Amino acid sequence: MDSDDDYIGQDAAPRSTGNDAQARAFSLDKLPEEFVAFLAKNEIDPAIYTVKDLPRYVRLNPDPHNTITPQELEKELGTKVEPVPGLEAFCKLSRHVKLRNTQASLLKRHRLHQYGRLFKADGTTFRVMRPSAIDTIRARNMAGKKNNATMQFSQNKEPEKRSLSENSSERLGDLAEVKASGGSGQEGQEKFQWESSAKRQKSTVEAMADQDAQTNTTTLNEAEVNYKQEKLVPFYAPKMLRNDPQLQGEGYKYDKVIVDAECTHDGSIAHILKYETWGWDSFHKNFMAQDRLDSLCDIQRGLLLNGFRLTKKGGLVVYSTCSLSRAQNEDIVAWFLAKMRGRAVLEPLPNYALGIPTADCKKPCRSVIASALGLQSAPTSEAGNSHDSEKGEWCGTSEQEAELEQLQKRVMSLCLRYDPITSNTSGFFLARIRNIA
Ligand SMILES: C[S@@+](CC[C@H](N)C(=O)[O-])C[C@H]1O[C@@H](n2cnc3c(N)ncnc32)[C@H](O)[C@@H]1O
Repeated sequence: MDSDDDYIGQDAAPRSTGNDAQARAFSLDKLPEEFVAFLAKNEIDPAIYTVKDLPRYVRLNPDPHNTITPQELEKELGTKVEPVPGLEAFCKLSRHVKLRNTQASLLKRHRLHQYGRLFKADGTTFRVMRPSAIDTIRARNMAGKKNNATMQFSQNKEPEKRSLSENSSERLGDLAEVKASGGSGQEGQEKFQWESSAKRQKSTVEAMADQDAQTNTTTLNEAEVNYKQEKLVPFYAPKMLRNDPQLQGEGYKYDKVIVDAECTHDGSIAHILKYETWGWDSFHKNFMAQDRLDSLCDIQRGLLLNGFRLTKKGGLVVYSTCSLSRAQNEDIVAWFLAKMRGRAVLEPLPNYALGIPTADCKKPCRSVIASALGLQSAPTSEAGNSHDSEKGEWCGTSEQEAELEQLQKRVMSLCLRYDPITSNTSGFFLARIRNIA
């Protein structure tokens, strides 16, 4: 479900502006010229915005001791609540129903309070360093051994005990200094502080992927965390977090990561309708400004790459956007898979009944895969004819050419698009990637 749909357990407050517009017929004539041009360039049919009366989707708390049944919710809200076939605990109801004061929305606060940890940070670089590693660094720093050549991150009997090279020891010194200056006096605080001291470089994403490709690992040495591009002030973790099993072992690695990426929001009827009310100028400024479009795919690649780095072996990353532009979806996924081949695989999404595989609605994203794999564009056969990189041939080793075919096929068949008309949702894109490194 996209960001305008509700997860009872997180954000059940209705957003009235877009929802109110939902029941009315939407006039395509009102779309601004630049946006129409953007849609045409990205092969998005404006007819998707003519959908009417989309339902609101909610997810009930799956904990059997702390949930509400669809029947109870229906009774409480006084409106029809229907289970969504194939999606356990999901229900649909009218978009006009106010959920804010329901018993169900009270559950969300409970859940968030119990399990939630929120961090405000740049998702392209964000990492939660294992607290015990921070403790070790702090102990070492306090003992004045800043230039130790080796150090074990093995307090929790991790499978991989690591020694730091001299080079990484210098980096460790950096971390200790950053921590010492930025974090002093904050020990024991219940709030986490995670500050960035440098802005993202545009070339960073490529550099990070290339480095992973060279070292053939997505497991960062703890001492390398964030030295590539920025220095972070680590937080002082409260006791609860230090003992959290999730943060032991592989440290900052997670079983599942959702990369719900920043995007142009063009696939989402709920967002588009809001701008019909708020004014298209602000839509243009927020989403269509050229400098934003130029950097957007770079941010998306960075978010996916970092999300993947945060998963453990066997873990899952879901990449989603509420755009239907290929550049922000399949091309990002294809680039990522080509860069991470051998370490990441695209998997089928369960319950894809409402989604449309890319193959059914888009041209193949051949050029982005070919260039990520290092293939060269084949010369055109007829002089003067321009080479169509999406259909044309690419030259490489037979292994590379086979990889191109295979990756393209997977991306086209396993990525799913949910447009408002066919899916009866607000509109989004999904890809499910497993870490097999
Ligand atoms: C599609 S929305 C995610 C919505 C979220 N899943 C939710 O349900 O509220 C994308 C969000 O990413 C944020 N964002 C943009 N660039 C970011 C970055 N570099 N790091 C972290 N968040 C970023 C935007 O401000 C926006 O709130």
